[in-house]
Amino acid sequence: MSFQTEPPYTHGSIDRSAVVLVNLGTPDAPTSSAVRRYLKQFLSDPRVVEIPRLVWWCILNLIILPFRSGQSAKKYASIWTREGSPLKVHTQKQAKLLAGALAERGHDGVTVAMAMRYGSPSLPEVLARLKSEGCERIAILPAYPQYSGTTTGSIYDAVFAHYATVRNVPELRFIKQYHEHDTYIDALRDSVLNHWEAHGRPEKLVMSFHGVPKRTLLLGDPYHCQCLKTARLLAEKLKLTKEQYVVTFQSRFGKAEWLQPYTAPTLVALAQQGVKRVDLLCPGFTSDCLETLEEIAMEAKHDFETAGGQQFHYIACLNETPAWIAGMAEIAEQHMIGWPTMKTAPQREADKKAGEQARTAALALGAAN
Ligand SMILES: C=CC1=C(C)c2cc3[nH]c(cc4nc(cc5[nH]c(cc1n2)c(C)c5CCC(=O)O)C(CCC(=O)O)=C4C)c(C)c3C=C
Ligand SMILES: [Fe+2]
Ligand SMILES: [Fe+2]
Repeated sequence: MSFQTEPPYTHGSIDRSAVVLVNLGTPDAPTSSAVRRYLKQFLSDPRVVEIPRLVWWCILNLIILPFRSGQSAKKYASIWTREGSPLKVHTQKQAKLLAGALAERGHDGVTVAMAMRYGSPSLPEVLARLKSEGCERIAILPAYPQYSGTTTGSIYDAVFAHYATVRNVPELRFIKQYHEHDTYIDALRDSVLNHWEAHGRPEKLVMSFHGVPKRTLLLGDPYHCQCLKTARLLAEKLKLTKEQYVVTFQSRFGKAEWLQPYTAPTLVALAQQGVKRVDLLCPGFTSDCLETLEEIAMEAKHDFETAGGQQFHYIACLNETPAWIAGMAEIAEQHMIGWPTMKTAPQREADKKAGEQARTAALALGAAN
C-alpha cells in the first residue's frame, strides 16, 4: 500500500478549515450515455442496492442499464435547464451562498466546496483540492437531513476510502443528520406558509420523502423514523391536525417492498375520496431535482388530476431560500466548534507573525545542519 505524495511539511503554515456540501450527484448531460455512466456508478454502490454482487451485476448490466438509461434520459431532458441539472445548479448556488453566510457570521478562512457522491465534481477530487489549498479541518455536510445508510452512510464510505490513501489526514467532522434541527424545520415551515399566503390552503398537505427498501428499516436504518419526526415537527409548527397532513414515500425502485404508503397511489386515493386540492412538499430533498420536478411536479400531479383531483400544488424545495442558507450556516457552525475560524484582526496578524517566525527558525535550523 502506498500513499499519495504529500507536499513538503512547512512549519507555521496557516491552516484553513472547509465545509463540503455533498449531494447525491446527477448525470453530466440528459443523454442516454451520460445517464448510463451515472446510473452504473450509483447503482453499483453496495450501500444502495444490497443484493449479492454477482447476481446484481448481471441484473444491472443486462437489464437495468440498457433499458433505464434511455427512459431516465428523457425524464432528465424534461427538467434540464440552461445552467445544467437542477440538482447540481442548486447545490453549487447553495455552497456559494453558504460561504457568504459563514463570512457574515464572522468566520474567516473557511472554504465552502460542493461535491457529489456520484458523478462530478467527485468527492476524491474535491477533497484532494482542499488539501492542496491547505485545508487541515474538513466538515462534511451531506445534503440529506435524514440519515440513511444508502445516502449519508455512502458519503462516509467515500470519504474514508479517499483518506485511506492519504498520509497526513485532516481533522474530520461529519454532520450525520439534521432532521429535527430548528433551523431546518423553520425553513420548511416558512416555505409552506409563504405558499399558503400566496395561494390559500389545501385540504391536505402531503409530505413526500424519497423511499428506501422496507428491509433497511427492519435491519436498523433510522431513516424512516427520522422522516416521521421531521413530518411531525413541521406539522406542529404549522399547527396541523393529524387529518390535515399525510406522510408518503416516493421513487420506489424494483419489485421489493419499500417504505409505505407510496406517494402516487396515496394521491390517487385522495382524489377518489373527493379531495379537491392537495399541496405537496418533499422535505427530505434540500434541492429540487429529477425526483421532485419530474416525478412529483409532473407525474404525480398528472396522477392526482387524472383520478379526479382539481388542484395540485407543488411546494418547491428549500433550494437557495435565505432561511435555509442561514440554517445550513448554523448547522455547519455548530459542528466547527473549537476550530479557529472566528479570529479578530489582531489575532490574524499575530498568527501571521508567528508563522513567519517559525518559517525563519526552520530555515535557520536547516542552514545550521
Ligand atoms: C436503487 C435504489 C435507490 C435507493 C435506495 C435510493 C435512495 C435515495 N435516493 C435519494 C435521493 C435521490 N435519488 C435520486 C435519483 C435516483 N434514485 C435512484 C435509486 C435509489 N435511490 C435512481 C435509480 C435515481 C436516478 C433517476 C432514475 O433513473 O430514476 C435523486 C435525483 C438525482 C438527480 O439527478 O436529480 C435524488 C436527490 C435519497 C434521499 C435516498 C434515500 C433516503
Ligand atoms: Fe434515489
Ligand atoms: Fe424517480
